[in-house]
This record gives sequence, C-alpha cells and structure tokens, in this order.
Amino acid sequence: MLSRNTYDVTEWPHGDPYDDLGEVINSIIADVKPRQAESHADGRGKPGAVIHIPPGDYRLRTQVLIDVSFLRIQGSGHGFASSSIRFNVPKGEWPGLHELWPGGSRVMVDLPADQIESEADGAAFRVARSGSPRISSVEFVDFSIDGLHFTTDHPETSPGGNPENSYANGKTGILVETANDSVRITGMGFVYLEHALTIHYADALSIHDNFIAECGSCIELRGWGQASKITDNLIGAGPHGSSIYAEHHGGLLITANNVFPRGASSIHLHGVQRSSVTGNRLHSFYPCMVVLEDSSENLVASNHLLRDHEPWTPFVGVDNGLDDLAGLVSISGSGNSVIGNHVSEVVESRRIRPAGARPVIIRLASGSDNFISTNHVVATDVTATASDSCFEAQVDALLATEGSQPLEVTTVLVDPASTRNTILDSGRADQVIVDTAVNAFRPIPSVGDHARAGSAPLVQALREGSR
Ligand SMILES: OC[C@H]1O[C@@]2(CO[C@]3(CO)O[C@H](CO)[C@@H](O)[C@@H]3O2)[C@@H](O)[C@@H]1O
Repeated sequence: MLSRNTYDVTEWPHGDPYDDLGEVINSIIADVKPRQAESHADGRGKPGAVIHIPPGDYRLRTQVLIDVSFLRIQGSGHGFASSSIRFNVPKGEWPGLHELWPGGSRVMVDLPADQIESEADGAAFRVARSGSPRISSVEFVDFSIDGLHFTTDHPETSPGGNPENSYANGKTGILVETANDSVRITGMGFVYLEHALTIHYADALSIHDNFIAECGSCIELRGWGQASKITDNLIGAGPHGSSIYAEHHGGLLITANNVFPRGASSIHLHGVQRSSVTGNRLHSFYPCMVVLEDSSENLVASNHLLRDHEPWTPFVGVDNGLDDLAGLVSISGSGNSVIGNHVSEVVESRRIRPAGARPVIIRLASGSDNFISTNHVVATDVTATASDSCFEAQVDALLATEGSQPLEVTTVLVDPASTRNTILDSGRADQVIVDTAVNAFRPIPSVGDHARAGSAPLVQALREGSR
C-alpha cells in the first residue's frame, strides 16, 4: 500500500496539475496539515510528505506556499535546455529544431504579470513560516523551474533589441523568506528566472548539484546565515546579477562549482566571515568576478579564474560597467587568505578600460592582515572574435591559445587603505604595487635573478652533459 504521505501531482483528485500545478501542490499541503496536526502523539510527530512530479510540462499559475517542515517536492529530471540560444535563433528555423523547450519535470512559471508587485509575489515556490522552531528540511529535488520568457520595458537593457535577452521578468524560482534549517536544493534546473534562488536566514542549507543558468541572478543568500554550502553546481547569471551572492554569512562553503559567464560577478560576498571559496572553476566576461566586500578571515584557494571577452554576437558590447583597474578579485576586509589560485586573463589590449591601463588582478582596497600567496597569473593579449553560433563561439574562445602575446598586468595592487598585508610569490616586483613600509612583500624572482654562487658551474656542467 502506498503511504498516505506520498503524493503524485498527476493522481491528486483536486485541480489540474498541467494547467495549474500551484493549486494542486497547495491542495496537497492542505491535506497534509490536518492529518499531521499533533506535534507529539505517542512519540510520533509530523513526518511531512513527498510530492512527486513525473516528467511533463506543468504550468504554474498560483504561487506554492510551503509552511510545513519535512516536505520534499521531487521530480524526475532537471531538463535544462538553453532558452537563451533558442530565443536568438530566427523563428523560421524553429520547426527544424529537435526540441524547443526545456524538458524533464518542468514547472512553467506563469504567474499573472499584473499580480507581481514585489519579489515575493513573483516567486513560484515560497517558503515562509513564523514562530518556533524554524521550518526544517524542506527539499526541492530533481525538477526544473522555467520562467519561460524575459520581458522588459527598457530597450537599452535588451541586447540585440530582443527582450528575451534582458534577464528580467520579476520571477523567482524558490524564495525562502523566514529563518530555516537544513533546507536542500539538489539536482534542480533553473532557467529564465530573474532570480533563481533567494534564501533568507539560512542555517545548514545545502545547494548541491544543480543547473542554474540563464537567470538574472542565480543564488542569493540574504539576511544572514551560517554553516551552509553551495557545492558542485553549474551556474551562470546575467550581466545585472550575481551567480553566487551571500551576505552576512559565517562558515559558508563554496566549493567545486563551475560558474560560467555572464554574471556581473561570479561570487560576491558581503559581510561574509570565516568562509571558504575553494576548488571552483570561475569564468567571467568582466572585472570584479570575485568580490569580498567587508568580508574577513575567508579562505580563497585553489580556484581557477578565467576572464575573457563575450564571444556571442547578441551580447557583444554588454558589460557590468566596471573598468579593469577595479581588480578581477576585489577585497575589502581583513585576515583573508588568497592562496594558490590560477588566473587566466585573456583580453584584447585595445578593449582595456581605462585605455592603456594595466589590468589589476587582485586588488586589496581596504582592511588589513590579508595573506596573498602563490597565485599564478597568466595574462595574454588576444584578438577576440565573435560568432552567431553560441556554442562554437564559446568553445573557440576557451581553447584559443595561439597568436596571443603576453599582456602587462598588475597582479596585486594594495591601496593605501589596506595595510599589514603579506604578499608572497604572486607577481614579480614590476607587477605588484604595494607600499612595503606598511606591508610585507616577496616578489616572484625573474629569469636571471638571484644567481647563487655555485649555480653557474652546475649549469655549465648540465649544458655540457646534454651535448
Ligand atoms: O557555458 C555553459 C552554459 O552556457 C549557456 C549557453 O551560453 C549562454 C547563452 O546565453 O551564454 C552564457 C555565457 O556562456 C551562458 O550563461 C548561457 O548559457 C548554457 O546553454 C550552457 O549550459
């Protein structure tokens, strides 16, 4: 016998899940509540429920409100497909495409536009409960949330004159409003939402193994929070938003994410302390791809950062408005460790802003006692090209290494407002701008430097040996 706490939206007798999934899920939650009314009955409590969404296209016209713990909404496939690419393919070519829309268990967010006045109104799934304890263990697993279209009133924010390129529609995939514990978002797909995931007041949150792309902003942790993790996701925001943004979090772990362009920033931390950004692959089209703002004692280690130019025609010319002196990694705060990162800066010198400047890679803007060690910067001047074919353009740009020239950069710039920092082996003496009266500095040696007594005969012997 199937447990009464296991539901399938396609078998629920109230509402039509294909026409309004929101109404159906709210009706299921309304069924769970009176059956699980007692918080304690002979040692038993409120186990919550699983709501299954089989593969299919489900329109959502009513917001889902989740105010019970232990609710797991589970589909059978994240179904991501690029909407951005499709919406830039001429409509005449659509009939020849294998598929047009995202697939899997697909929730099509179709909240009436005239009823979206606040971010909360625009959320497909809204988690909110006041009182004590905090809502726990709400889980979103293995389905897709599709915002369907981007729309905008401002032609200047619609690259190529196409509103579908505006990254704006007032829609949010999942909004968690009130304090929460052990929420999980796993295996999900998010596409064409202005905000994919916005989570306030998180404790022990896990955002793991999701595909969150072509959304205005992807992950926003707001309010405050602790002990949470953002791991193993594929993520890419639009030019007005951030791929990963967190504020006032402690003990946040951001690891093993592959963050692709074109977010205004890849990772932006504001007031985040004692957290880790490690082992991520980050790719951006603009400066300030990693921002630590008023953030201290964080570890930024073993990340691979790539900065290059937008290669896809519809978006060429779009940027985040920042110039190349702002730093690819910008830090205000103290006691941060930036260790063992690799940076590839692959830009066209004529496009550097301000014209003729040397781009700054790591900029310590204010604070003290940061430890910057063994970061390797490879900077090249290339001739950037663009193409109408998104995938080809991106792969060509990623793999191009030929014909490039070395580019002069400032690997570390320490502003006067940042002092007592230690900068080791992260740039030659001519690549680092630092006041050594108030900071400790050890440059990377240049070829020919520090020839020690004894090395010359050894080198001579090696040369002779190799003849
Ligand atoms: O690079 C991987 C991802 O990029 C795509 C394809 O390319 C796009 C189209 O707008 O360009 C951006 C920059 O790369 C991506 O955010 C976006 O989404 C996903 O279709 C693809 O999965």
